[in-house]
Amino acid sequence: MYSLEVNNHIERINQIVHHGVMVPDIDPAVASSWGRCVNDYGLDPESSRLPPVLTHAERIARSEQKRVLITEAKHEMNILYQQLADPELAVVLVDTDGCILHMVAADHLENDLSGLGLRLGAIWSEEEVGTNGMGTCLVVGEPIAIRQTDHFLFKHILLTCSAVPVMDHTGKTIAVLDVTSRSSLLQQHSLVLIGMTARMIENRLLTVNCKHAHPVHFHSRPESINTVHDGKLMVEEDGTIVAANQSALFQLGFPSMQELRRYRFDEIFQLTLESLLQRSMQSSFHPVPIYRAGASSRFFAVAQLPPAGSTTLTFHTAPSKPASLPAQEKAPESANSPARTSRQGSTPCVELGDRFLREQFELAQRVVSKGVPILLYGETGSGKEVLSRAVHDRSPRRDGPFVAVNCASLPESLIESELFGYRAGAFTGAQRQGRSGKILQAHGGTLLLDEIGDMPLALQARLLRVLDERKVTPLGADASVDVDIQLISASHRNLTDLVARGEFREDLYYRLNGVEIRLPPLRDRQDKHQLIEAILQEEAGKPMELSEQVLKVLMQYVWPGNLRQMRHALRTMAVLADGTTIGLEHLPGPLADLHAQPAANSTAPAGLTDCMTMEDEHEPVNPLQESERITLIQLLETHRWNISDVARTLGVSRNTLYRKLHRHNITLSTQGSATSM
Ligand SMILES: Nc1ncnc2c1ncn2[C@@H]1O[C@H](COP(=O)(O)OP(=O)(O)OP(=O)(O)O)[C@@H](O)[C@H]1O
Repeated sequence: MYSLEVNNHIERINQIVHHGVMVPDIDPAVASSWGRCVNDYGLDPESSRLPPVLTHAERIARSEQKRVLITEAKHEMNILYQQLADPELAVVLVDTDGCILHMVAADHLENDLSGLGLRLGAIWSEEEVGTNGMGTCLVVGEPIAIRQTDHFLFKHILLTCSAVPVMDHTGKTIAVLDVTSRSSLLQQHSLVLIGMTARMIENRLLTVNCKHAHPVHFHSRPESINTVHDGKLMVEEDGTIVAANQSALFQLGFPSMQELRRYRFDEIFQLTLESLLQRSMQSSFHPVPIYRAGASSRFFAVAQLPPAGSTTLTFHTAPSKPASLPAQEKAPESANSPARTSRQGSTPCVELGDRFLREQFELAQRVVSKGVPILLYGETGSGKEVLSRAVHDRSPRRDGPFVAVNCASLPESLIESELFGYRAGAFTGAQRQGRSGKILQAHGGTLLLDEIGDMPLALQARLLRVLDERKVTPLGADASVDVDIQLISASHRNLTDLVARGEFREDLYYRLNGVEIRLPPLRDRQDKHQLIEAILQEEAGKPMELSEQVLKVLMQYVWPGNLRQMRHALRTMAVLADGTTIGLEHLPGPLADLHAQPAANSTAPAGLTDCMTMEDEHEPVNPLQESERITLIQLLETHRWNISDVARTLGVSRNTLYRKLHRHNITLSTQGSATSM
């Protein structure tokens, strides 16, 4: 049976490659790829050879080289994984050599894929492994789907891959984002989401790679600003356009970045960057109309301050120099000073309709004015960074920088240089001019150390020294530098548990814990309805309505990814809905499944992969059961959905734990682990 299938596969390839027969169900791009596999790379469809894998040292060097790409992609890949909500798929990022840089997948799938050689550091170029989503996408430079028997190697025919190139601002492919699945079903909606994710990664890279330029977002429809569809330009203070996304080139009708770069901002639009910045600030960063120079086309645009903060333009627009400005273009008063507005403008305001949260926020504000360190607890995506920024913006240090570092998203080898900085030539691969670390960058302002529980023990000792001595010594430097920071540490894990297990220093724990602030998970917030309305408005950029049934689903859902998950679900719905009403047909992944589940059935639906419970609104919930359910979810979060660890912590067998999860209607399937080099 097996050899019959192999023979059929080889026969199909031969028919096309050697006899030029066109088989109707074969995509011409796949046929060309098979031709390359045979004629150019000399591959054998029956081969069981695994792809080459980088050595440990090569992987470290590659991860340093691709650090920015990996860091920016990770965040979006996690969200995509949650949205696709299928435990049988993996989200994978490869570089232009086809080398796997980062992967998000459930543990069981990761193990299975590793047997096929699909793992970190492996090279999945077309040349090495034949026709496959990642490698073939790199060759054709376009989105591509490779379904099962489209693969060249017979051993890959159970896989289905969809891959989309990630491009830099010049339109050059710098990576491929791929979803590899063991299911033959490839939903159209998945392809749309992968494409959107690739665009989000590109936009993030644009910002971090041009930190000193002003982001300008524009579109012909104001509601499309700050969505994945808007045009984005990075503009220097003198009006030079240093980078643009693909949508910007398309909307302005430039074939390439080289062409666009010949013009200054004011030569393309009928106003200067400075003037657009003032108007944006006056309108609280709502889109303002601007016109294409020499044409009647109208766009809506918003200019922002550079992500790196400093700019002389902001001082030009400060209240001390308004004399030359037209009356309606005067800069806002000092309470709304540009630097402050930019920071607030880029983050959502904290919604304080929840009484518990309001009390916690007030407590944080009181202690921060006295310089007391804050330890902030909250589940992932519950808004720890947003709240920290809000606290900073209302603190005496509000005119200083706010610097956030996520200790969990940095490879262990990079945390030290990222936090403490290094002097020139401190180690191989270091930037020639050295780099000031995040601690020093936060001097005079606030430093948020997110996921502090993930900080390696050796670095905890160094951090403790900095907090005690208020001095930092960059790597490779002899002298230390004075530093003055307000510290906020955040964690979704209980630090006292980590202390008890010897994974976190007790002395550091007491040093960080001046006061403990708790951020409630979204499912427990009283202002869930207000949040849904506010975030939908922000994401859609225009008035949109939710149908009654959709609102009910959103209110019932448990939101394991909290506000982050809610924001992305609302963003997807706003994009998928053509009109102004969002209906059940626009619900993404797990939410659609929640709706599809018949109310009487208490078992989680097949394919429902996020952790969720589905309780009928009208059925009284036993408080004991409810608290057991919440405890289970929190433990799962704490242990990153590792069943063995949770079972061990509770002192029960895995089977007992599975039964409990089943009883509470908690399913595990999409809680994948993420790995990167
Ligand atoms: N009060 C809020 N109103 C609207 N959106 C919010 C609010 N708080 C957080 N968000 C959104 O939720 C997402 C996650 O927020 P944030 O990064 O602050 O969470 P976090 O708890 O720090 O996450 P992590 O645990 O992953 O570090 C962001 O997209 C943010 O825009």
